[in-house]
Amino acid sequence: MREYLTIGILGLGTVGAGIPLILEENKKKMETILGMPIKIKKVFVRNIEAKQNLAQIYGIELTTSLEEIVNDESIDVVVEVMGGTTFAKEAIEQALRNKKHVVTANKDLIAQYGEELVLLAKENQVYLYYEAAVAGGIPILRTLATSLASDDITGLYGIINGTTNFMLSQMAEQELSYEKALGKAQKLGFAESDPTNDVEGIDAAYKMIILTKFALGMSLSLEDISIQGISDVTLEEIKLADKLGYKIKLLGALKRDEVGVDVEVCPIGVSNNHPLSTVENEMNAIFVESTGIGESMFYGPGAGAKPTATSVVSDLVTIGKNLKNQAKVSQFNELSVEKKLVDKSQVVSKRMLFLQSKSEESQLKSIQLFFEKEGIEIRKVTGQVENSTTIYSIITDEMTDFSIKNCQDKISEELSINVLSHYKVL
Ligand SMILES: NC(=O)C1=CN([C@@H]2O[C@H](COP(=O)(O)OP(=O)(O)OC[C@H]3O[C@@H](n4cnc5c(N)ncnc54)[C@H](OP(=O)(O)O)[C@@H]3O)[C@@H](O)[C@H]2O)C=CC1
Ligand SMILES: N[C@@H](CC=O)C(=O)O
Ligand code: NA
Repeated sequence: MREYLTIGILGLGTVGAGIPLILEENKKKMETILGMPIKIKKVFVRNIEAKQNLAQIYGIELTTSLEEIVNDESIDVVVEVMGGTTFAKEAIEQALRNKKHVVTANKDLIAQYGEELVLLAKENQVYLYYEAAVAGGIPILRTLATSLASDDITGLYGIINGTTNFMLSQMAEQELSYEKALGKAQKLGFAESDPTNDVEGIDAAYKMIILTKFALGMSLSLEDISIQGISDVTLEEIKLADKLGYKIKLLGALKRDEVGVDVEVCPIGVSNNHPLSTVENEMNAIFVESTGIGESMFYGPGAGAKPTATSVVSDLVTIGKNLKNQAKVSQFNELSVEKKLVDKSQVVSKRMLFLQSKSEESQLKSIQLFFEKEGIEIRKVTGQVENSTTIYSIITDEMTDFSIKNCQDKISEELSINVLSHYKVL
């Protein structure tokens, strides 16, 4: 019988600092489940001085030597919460080769190198878990791998980046500028150390790669996903969408049919009647369409120290339980299916368009006639006069990317009306 589940932590930033806190707060419960405490042996940091205060609060020992953790025979599990894909990858590989189980929150790494790391974990008969990597505190990966294993997933739509959802909420509710909203998200610990990946949709795309693997078993790479971030979304558009009864959200969208799968990340108009429209600030949600359950949604905080550390520790408890029960080592996700992508030019979506005519006189009739002639149904339209121009906001039926581009050119030629911008609609 083991006395402890002994862990070594790499990194003591937002998530790293949350781990001793969760271990302390929920100590009794986890000891009951595991029959042993979880003990932090050492934490690897770059600068001991800078982390001394934290170390004192939790009574943890710090080191600047990676080897002191990955080569320590008494350490069962290495927890990687540094981020990045170079040093973190090397550290995880060393730990796996030394037959240590690994828990990480690093989606960049798992999305890009997950296949080879899982292979290495298998070769060394150890666990590699990463629940915190997708949607912070929501136990979505475990749910897909276990509870939804009996279901056939046909669609998955996720608000899976806390930073951008927080920014869009703050822009809409508080009328904060894009820069102020980003600064606030960074201060609260939601953003990556370099927030480019958050705002440009890359972070959400990494998470979609992992979600697609768990939902369908297909291994995608970034090149398979069309990606657009939120840096072009304006407060004006958010307000116009609101008047139509829509919110603009950065979504990861997976659609599957008999031919294959299409995955994209982009700002999408979500109707106020859809449950995803209620997800605000750093909250995340994953809306799943499947043939068995039908529709289900998994909701919770997608970023922040405590929720993310709770997911990290849930992986530790799972590993500890398996070790206690002397279970045969299996990997987090066992589903693997050949990749089949649909032709993106054939994918259709409803659209939200914002048009501007240089006249105060209503051109609603000619706009309606135009779309009728193109064979596209208009589902909703509003017009408002602004500084001697009229802005029209329109929701259309499903269109391909080609047909929206075509309409954009024609409407400008035939009606002298500018298409200011357009978004897909869920
Ligand atoms: N923040 C969040 O809400 C979430 C984060 N994640 C993921 O968790 C991981 C950690 O994120 P987060 O805690 O926010 O990041 P932080 O930047 O807050 O913390 C990272 C820590 O790791 C340390 N570190 C980085 N590189 C090295 C290195 N080469 N050697 C030693 N120490 C190093 C940093 O040290 P120093 O202080 O010296 O810079 C810092 O203390 C990332 O993979 C992130 O994507 C996942 C879900 C949610
Ligand atoms: N930067 C990420 C952190 C969690 O993965 C986010 O904002 O969602
Ligand atoms: Na999660």
